[in-house]
Amino acid sequence: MAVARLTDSEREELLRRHPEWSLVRDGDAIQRTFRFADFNEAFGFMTRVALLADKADHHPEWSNVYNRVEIVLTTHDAGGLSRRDAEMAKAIDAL
Ligand SMILES: C[C@H](O)[C@H](O)[C@H]1CNC2=NC(N)=NC(=O)C2=N1
Repeated sequence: MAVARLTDSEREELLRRHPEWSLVRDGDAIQRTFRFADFNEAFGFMTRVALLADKADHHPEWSNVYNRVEIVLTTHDAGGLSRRDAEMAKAIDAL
């Protein structure tokens, strides 16, 4: 599905609204690291993100080590950041 990449100013807006996220991969993705009390908390969070992601048909690239979850958002169909990443960051931040 074709989806437009964010312009430079839309990218800046995304970072302004979601200051916990940083640009990675030459500005083609955003990344945030979450830390929890233990694995149980981390995996519970991942379960909630997974449900959101499947509903939105927009899936994170992520990894988990014990209580740490690292999430990278990018839009494969756009070859970079799109509004779908901004929407997913917003939904994840609201959890
Ligand atoms: C066919 C399906 O809608 C697409 O492959 C979706 C699935 N999930 C996706 N997730 C992400 N992160 N980027 C995409 O471009 C994407 N595309």
